[in-house]
Amino acid sequence: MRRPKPRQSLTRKKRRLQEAEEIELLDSWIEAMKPASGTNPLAVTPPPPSAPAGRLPGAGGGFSPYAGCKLFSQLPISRRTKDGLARKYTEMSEIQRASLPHSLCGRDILGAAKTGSGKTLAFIIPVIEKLYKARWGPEDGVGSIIISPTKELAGQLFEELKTVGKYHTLSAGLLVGGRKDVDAEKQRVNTLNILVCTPGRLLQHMDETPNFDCSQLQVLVLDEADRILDHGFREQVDAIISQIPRVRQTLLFSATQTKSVKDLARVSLKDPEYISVHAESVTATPERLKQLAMIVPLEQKLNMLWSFIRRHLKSKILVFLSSCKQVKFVYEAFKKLRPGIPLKCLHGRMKHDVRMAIYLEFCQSTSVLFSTDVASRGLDFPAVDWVVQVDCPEDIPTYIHRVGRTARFTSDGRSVLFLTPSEKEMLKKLQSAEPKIPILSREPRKEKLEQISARLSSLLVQYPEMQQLAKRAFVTYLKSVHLQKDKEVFDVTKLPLEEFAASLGLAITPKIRFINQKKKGQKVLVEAVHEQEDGIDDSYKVANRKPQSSVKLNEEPEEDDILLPKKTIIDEEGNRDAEPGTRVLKKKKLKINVHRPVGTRLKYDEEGNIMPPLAAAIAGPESGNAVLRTDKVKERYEKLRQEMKEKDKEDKILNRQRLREKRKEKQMKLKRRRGEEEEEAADSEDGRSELDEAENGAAKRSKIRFVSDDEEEEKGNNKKDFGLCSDLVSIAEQEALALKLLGSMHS
Ligand SMILES: Nc1ncnc2c1ncn2[C@@H]1O[C@H](COP(=O)(O)OP(=O)(O)OP(=O)(O)O)[C@@H](O)[C@H]1O
Repeated sequence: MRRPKPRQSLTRKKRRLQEAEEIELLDSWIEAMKPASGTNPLAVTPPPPSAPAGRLPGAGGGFSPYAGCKLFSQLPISRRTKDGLARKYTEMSEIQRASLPHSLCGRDILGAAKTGSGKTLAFIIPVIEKLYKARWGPEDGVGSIIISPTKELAGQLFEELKTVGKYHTLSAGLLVGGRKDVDAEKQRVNTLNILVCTPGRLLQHMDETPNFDCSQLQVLVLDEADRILDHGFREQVDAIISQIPRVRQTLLFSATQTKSVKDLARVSLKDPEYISVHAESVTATPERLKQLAMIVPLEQKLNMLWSFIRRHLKSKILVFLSSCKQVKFVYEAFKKLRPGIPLKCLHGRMKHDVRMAIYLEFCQSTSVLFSTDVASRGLDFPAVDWVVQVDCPEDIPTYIHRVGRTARFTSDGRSVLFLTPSEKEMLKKLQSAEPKIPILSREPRKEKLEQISARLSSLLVQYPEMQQLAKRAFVTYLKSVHLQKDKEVFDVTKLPLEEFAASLGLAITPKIRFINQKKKGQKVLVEAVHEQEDGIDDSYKVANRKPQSSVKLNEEPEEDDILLPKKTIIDEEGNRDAEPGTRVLKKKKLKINVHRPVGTRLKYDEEGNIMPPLAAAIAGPESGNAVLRTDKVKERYEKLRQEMKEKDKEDKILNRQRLREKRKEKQMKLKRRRGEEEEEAADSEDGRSELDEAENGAAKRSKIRFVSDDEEEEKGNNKKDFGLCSDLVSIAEQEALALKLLGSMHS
């Protein structure tokens, strides 16, 4: 039996007419009642929930106010969006109430609100509304780009977009790094209206997809904006910004918002609204979050973690460690020790589909998830009871984002931070932060600690691969401490190396590359031979070392160093060679004919024909002979380089123009065809409902849908060199704009 369909009797033409009427009404409503720039909608007394929304009855023809309202149904947004929202949401959160009245009338937003406060809807709704009101169709191409720092977060945003946009006919795609079938993605990317992506993947399309065009872009969103704008993504983001139109709406959101003038200038915000709903709040973290800190000696951390897990077997626990190697070791070791609760692990070196599967599993089950900071931002795991930070976060924003994985929206949550005695300074920093972070210091109850070092030692004997994992965990932890910027908190010289190694079950303290351990009586001189980083001392002493630390152990192979750049071999299928160090590479001896005159070496082209000598080519005809002169060569190279650059620039401009024209022509054609089809459809009363069309797959315009589901690692840094667009204003102008903005924020 056919289900009753809403709007069954509507023809497409009628529907489009209704849409046009709705859009006209929304535009007039927004225009008539928009809040003054710089005002805070939260300060407006909200209308009662029963108050009429939209055009008010009576001769005046006025509209209901929407700034200050509390319900989504009172906002000037389309019926389709309201229907999508109604599936899950009724009342707005503070950040939504404060930002939507401004963003719906097209203003740029710099939004800050605590973790778990609902920032996602605050940008998804204006994105959908803007494109709906512009009657965006497949032929119009990319209308909005939402950028997220991680693949999991991008996936989560995409899911939310699908929920809210369920009744719209816009198309959307998830573009995240390392996808194998990138070619298929390239075919489709231009038909998508909303792209949810990571910076690397977006840039890859901008660079490689021949007809990729975002010249019509309407809205740019940066979620976790401070992270996207920090140095980790600097090159990629600058390259992206240089390739999108300056006239657009820009929405930046984060729990720890950037206030750097330079950062804001880079995204060219136009008179943005600075919305910081919790700026006056007493705390920087959610009110329902209870936070503890404990001073735990490094060698007791695993005992403490194990004991903690054993005492919370019915809780969902998220554990943060500082490196992939530690995550791997702790996960594998604890799994073998069987604590009595399911364990999972998540880190950036896992394949994307595995990461996504683990993310989804952890959403659904009570278990312990060991993770690096890949899970620290944005991820909305439901009902996490505890966040345990075994390793100290690098700074206060990282702390705030990590603990923000619990106590989300209206839920309660608890967190505990383990600090080594030498990291006490972090506790002071957290306690004196503004706004406050209400963190209590607690003494660990030593008598309750379960000691697992002996069990770990026997595990390491039983499973040789565990030995390697333990050593790598040891080294990467020390390296992570060594490379931290905040030297007031992180001091590798104060760490008890042998006790730490023993706590991982290691019988002998591994010798590590960047610290040279030498015997000196009962004391061991530890010397940082690694190049000076951030002012770490060159040599220092650690008291009361046992002599065993001087025993030469297998040095850690290069690939252990996840914190330093690693040489990676990538095969033709894009797979990384995980063990470059295991290859035996013999250097071939080159024979040099010392008697051959310089510059007379023969070169061959691909077909085996002799090419003119390189020297002659470089030195040019004016040189008279083939002898290479370095200054001439340099000059010639420079000239060639310049010429190539110019040529490349011209080619790019021409190509873009050509593509744009082609695209416009195509768009016009498609639009004309669509109009004709609709006329025809309207004439022959087809009576099919919208739902029928969707079910039969007959709708001309595709629904919001997934594009990406099989990913590899996000390529952290794209090395492509993109020139800045000529239509960009100068950095000075942008900085002036940003200064103006900051001035207005404080006034
Ligand atoms: N108006 C609302 N009513 C009910 N639930 C909501 C509302 N808005 C958001 N939520 C829910 O609150 C949770 C947190 O929302 P969201 O992930 O958008 O927070 P966030 O502020 O982006 O957090 P973070 O800073 O950690 O990224 C989600 O589960 C979301 O579904």
